[in-house]
Amino acid sequence: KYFPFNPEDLLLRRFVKWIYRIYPYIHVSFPEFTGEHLKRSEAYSAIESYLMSTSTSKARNLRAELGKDSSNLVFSMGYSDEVTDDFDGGKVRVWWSSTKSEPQTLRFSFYPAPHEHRFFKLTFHHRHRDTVMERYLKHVLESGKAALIKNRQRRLYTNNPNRDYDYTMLNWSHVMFEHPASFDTLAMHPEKKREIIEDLNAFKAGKEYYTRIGKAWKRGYLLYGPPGTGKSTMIAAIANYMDYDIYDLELTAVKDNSALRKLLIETTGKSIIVIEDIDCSLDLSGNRKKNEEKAEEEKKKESLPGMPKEEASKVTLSGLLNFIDGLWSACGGERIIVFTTNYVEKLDPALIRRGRMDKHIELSYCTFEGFKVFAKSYLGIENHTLFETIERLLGEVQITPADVAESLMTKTSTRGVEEDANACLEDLIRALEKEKEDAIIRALEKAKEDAIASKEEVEGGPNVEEQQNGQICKNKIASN
Ligand SMILES: Nc1ncnc2c1ncn2[C@@H]1O[C@H](COP(=O)(O)OP(=O)(O)OP(=O)(O)O)[C@@H](O)[C@H]1O
Ligand SMILES: [Mg+2]
Repeated sequence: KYFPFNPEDLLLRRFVKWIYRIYPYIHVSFPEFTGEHLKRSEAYSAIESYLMSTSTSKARNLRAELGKDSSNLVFSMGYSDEVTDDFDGGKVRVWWSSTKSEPQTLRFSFYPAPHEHRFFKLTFHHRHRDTVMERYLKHVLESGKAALIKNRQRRLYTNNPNRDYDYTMLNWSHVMFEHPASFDTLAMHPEKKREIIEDLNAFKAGKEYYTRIGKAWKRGYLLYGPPGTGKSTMIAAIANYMDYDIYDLELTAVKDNSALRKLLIETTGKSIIVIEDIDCSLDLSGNRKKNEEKAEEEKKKESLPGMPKEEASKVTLSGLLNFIDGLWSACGGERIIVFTTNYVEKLDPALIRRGRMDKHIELSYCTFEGFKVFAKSYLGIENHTLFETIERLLGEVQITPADVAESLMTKTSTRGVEEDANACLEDLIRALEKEKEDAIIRALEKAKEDAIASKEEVEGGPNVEEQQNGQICKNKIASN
């Protein structure tokens, strides 16, 4: 109380000064994972890309990876290497090294180590402490992030179904995403297309807006329509337009809700999370009777000797809803969540209410507007004498864009461009006329079936429609 300063402080300061005189360097380490290995640290990624762009001329131990468009190699600093970096016109010199610590498990094991702790270490003279902490690191993170966005090769991720046997412990595996789809070649009404593009633009520029209104920066799309109408193609087009990664989430391979949450946390910002055929992935109908029937079926299956017990996915509707708008979904930001389904009417209303799925986009059978997009991109024509016939036929029959695209693909390479166009258009007209005939036959058969079904219903027979839907789901899961 009587001293103007604390004697202990003085001693401490003296001690620190003395230490600095002997060893004047400060170390800062940046681990790859933060928060108990939940998420790759953004700082780590930014430093990695910063060092990639500045250090490769100095480092001697390099790692090589394929860069954007798989056309060039990108080099980065290898492990246990050290590079120097000068800042402030050469006044400040720092040293970066990349190291990984050995895991603390048995060292002699057959399998690769479960967790490697990788980190970057920054070393600098204590004299530059303020400059480094305040300006240099900011510069590194900013230019690193910019380089990251510029150089990034987009990825398509899928969740690993047999994670239990994968000793790298990765939940997502990825391939380079190189789908050529774009909005220009997407057959759709131009008005509708414009609306979607505007929505995407608003989302992309909306960071401040979302912060201001206190909502997580994400948007949900529901794409629905019959098979072959371009749902998956549109997802690829969105990814290309936004320059986002895609996470293709296979719900049937997710063990339970907590596994689902873990997968979500690992997704990065600027990405699209896709759940295809949501009606087939989960029994979301919430129909109790159906569940009871299923349980009984399963019991029967179990009692068969020698049959392997199939482990069913335990992801529930409430788990999925938490996934979409729970607290965790806000980690990372700038995400689009896309669901696709062939049967929008079968989905639980809770799943698709506005706010959760912000935009419902119907992809339907090919219209004349859609056909014109195909004609332009496939055949390079905007007008033709046969267009009138095609317009009339498209108004009469339901044909998917996938079928139209198939007819318009040139099959031989020996004809001239004009002959090609003629042949393709004639091909399409034939396909449309055949579809018209088939539709009539189908309608007749349906009427016949309906008559039988209504007769059976009176007598308490099976529900034909329910059986059919179930079969389509089963086929889809089998073909996946
Ligand atoms: N609207 C469209 N514009 C351009 N091409 C399309 C369109 N719809 C379908 N195609 C073509 O048809 C093929 C199948 O389309 P896609 O896989 O996108 O259908 P889908 O709606 O996802 O079907 P499913 O419900 O069976 O998954 C694609 O190769 C694509 O080239
Ligand atoms: Mg699809």
